[in-house]
Amino acid sequence: MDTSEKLFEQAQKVMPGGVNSPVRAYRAVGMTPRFIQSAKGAYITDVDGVQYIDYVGSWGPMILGHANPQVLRAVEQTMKNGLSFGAPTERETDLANLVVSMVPNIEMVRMVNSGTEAVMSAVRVARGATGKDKIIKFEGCYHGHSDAMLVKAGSGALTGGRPDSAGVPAAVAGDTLTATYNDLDSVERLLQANKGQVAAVIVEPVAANMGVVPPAQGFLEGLRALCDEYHALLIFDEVITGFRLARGGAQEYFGVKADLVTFGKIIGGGMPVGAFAGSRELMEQVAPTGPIYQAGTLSGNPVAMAAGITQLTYLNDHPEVYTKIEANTTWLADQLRALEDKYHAGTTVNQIGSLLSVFFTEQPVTNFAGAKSSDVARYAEYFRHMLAQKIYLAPAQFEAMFVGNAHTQADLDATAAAAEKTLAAMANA
Ligand SMILES: Cc1ncc(COP(=O)(O)O)c(C=O)c1O
Ligand SMILES: N[C@H](C=O)CCC(=O)O
Repeated sequence: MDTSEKLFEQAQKVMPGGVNSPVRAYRAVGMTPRFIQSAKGAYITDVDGVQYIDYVGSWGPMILGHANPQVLRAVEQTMKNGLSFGAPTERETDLANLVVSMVPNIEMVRMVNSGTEAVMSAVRVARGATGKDKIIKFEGCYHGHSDAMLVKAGSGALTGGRPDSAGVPAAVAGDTLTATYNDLDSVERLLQANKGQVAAVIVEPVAANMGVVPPAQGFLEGLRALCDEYHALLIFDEVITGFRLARGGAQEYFGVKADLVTFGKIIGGGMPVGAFAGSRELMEQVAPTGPIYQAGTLSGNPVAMAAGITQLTYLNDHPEVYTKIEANTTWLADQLRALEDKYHAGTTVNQIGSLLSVFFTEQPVTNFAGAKSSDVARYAEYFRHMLAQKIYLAPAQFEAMFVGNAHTQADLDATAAAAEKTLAAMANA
């Protein structure tokens, strides 16, 4: 038994599945999760001292790499003054100002503690502001684990085979309608059949929780037009894409305006932060200025704000980060596609910006059905081979690979070499 195995055995006695978030349990890849000791830059080191090139990046926040010295310094300095006050601090305004200055079409921001909370609150704002109850989401998109969003959900819910969770009242789930990603007709049919009842359409502008599925040309623009026509709000869930695709997220990258935007991950620099944002008109309907209640004891935590401000300031001042990480990810995707041409292991590679997925299916993956056609057992095999070669990938087919600013060309070369060894072996098996 290695140390991770010993720790996992103990963890399972006191935590469901031994983890605090299901996808970490490695069930989909039939292994024991690596317990992590430390991380620095592009590398993560487990409790047995094995160092991996990390493409999970804490599921997205570590866009500048782990233990970024500037972020750590900001955290250290801030925490000396106390960890939490439950009262306003200047840093909350600083981070809100930064977010408003970076992201198009938003005027006000409310900080929360996670992406789940951000989405749950944005959905409430949409319902409160429109006076309508129904929400349209897309099959295979994941928006955190609030009741209304655990309907045909992606990520761990999909991997675990439970896209519709137990414990969600039928009455709640009944107000969540599901459409097909990249299929505007499926959205229009729902809007037509539920005329006057749909508060919002919520979308991951790049679906990244059924693996990475970029929006087809015109899809996001079409959603905007449909929302305008049927008087529904458009919510971009930018928990993954926010500050990753571009400084202004998907709205900037695709040039499409959303009414409400949700953030998580990068906005906290690795600390637990989420946020939802929109126009002054919508956001002033949130308590205490408006009737839509939303609150949080630890929301706007000073240490978390300091980490977020530092990370976002760096990204804002260094737009070249985006050019570099997109170019690096495109390079890696090209390598992986060339390996498919050479070895015919049966993969399809999707990539956009610094997000990438290798699907073990030969059909194009443009929606949930395409993603589901993947052979998850083959993904698990790929994952195990890659891990053995010290490449740390998401332990499930229906997740993204995150490339960050700390990855060097040498890291990418090593990753492509490991993939070649793996795919060659799998093709010949
Ligand atoms: C697009 C999207 N929305 C919402 C969430 C929920 O965020 P959190 O896990 O911080 O609650 C996630 C990730 O988990 C996500 O990828
Ligand atoms: N896909 C999720 C986030 O984007 C994975 C993180 C988690 O649920 O633990």
